[in-house]
Amino acid sequence: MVSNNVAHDPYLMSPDYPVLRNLVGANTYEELSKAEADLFHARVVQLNDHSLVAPTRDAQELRGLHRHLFQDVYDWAGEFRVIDMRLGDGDHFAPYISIPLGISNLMNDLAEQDFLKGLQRDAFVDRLAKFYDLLNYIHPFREGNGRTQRTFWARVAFSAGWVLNWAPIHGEELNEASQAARENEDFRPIRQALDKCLSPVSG
Ligand SMILES: Nc1ncnc2c1ncn2[C@@H]1O[C@H](COP(=O)(O)OP(=O)(O)OP(=O)(O)O)[C@@H](O)[C@H]1O
Repeated sequence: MVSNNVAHDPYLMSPDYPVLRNLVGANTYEELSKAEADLFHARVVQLNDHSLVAPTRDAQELRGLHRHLFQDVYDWAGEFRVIDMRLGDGDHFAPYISIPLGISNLMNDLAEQDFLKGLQRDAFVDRLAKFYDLLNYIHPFREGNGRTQRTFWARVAFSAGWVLNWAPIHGEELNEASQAARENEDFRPIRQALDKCLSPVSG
């Protein structure tokens, strides 16, 4: 969960009460984080059945994953955000108006790169790091972007012959790696993080 530093955020309970409106009756950030985490874990396991959300490798798949993962928590699950977002005093993520085109371009690139199939480990990690950063920049949802894109890339990786198990990475490490890629175009931390998570399907 990252904070959003914009003047008016209609996803919040009120401007003076910065907790996301939710379906679980949570009134504090802590209550919401806990409920969100518990419900996410229950839902993500179900996605082991890949047919629950078809692997169409487009906006529909991404939205379907988000909808599935966060359906118990947010009534807008599966919907792209309709506000701009920024982190603290830092950079903006992509303007919300550009999200559909951004996703479409990303998915076209992914298809042109044959969904990252047939690559050696270093090349796979290298390309995945770039895609991770790009999707992070697009940041299509108001909340749950990290978990949705980690789920998505695990599916892409599996189809390309890799198990991408995010467990060895803790949240802060990934946030710092994402920040280094975004702010300094330093992809080493994100590559290192991805490398820790990757093993061949048959291995
Ligand atoms: N300072 C930062 N600069 C750039 N990207 C960041 C920064 N901090 C976090 N991120 C990225 O944003 C993601 C979090 O976005 P969001 O809060 O929407 O997702 P989440 O699924 O709720 O949280 P998390 O990924 O922590 O589980 C992180 O996974 C990371 O990739």
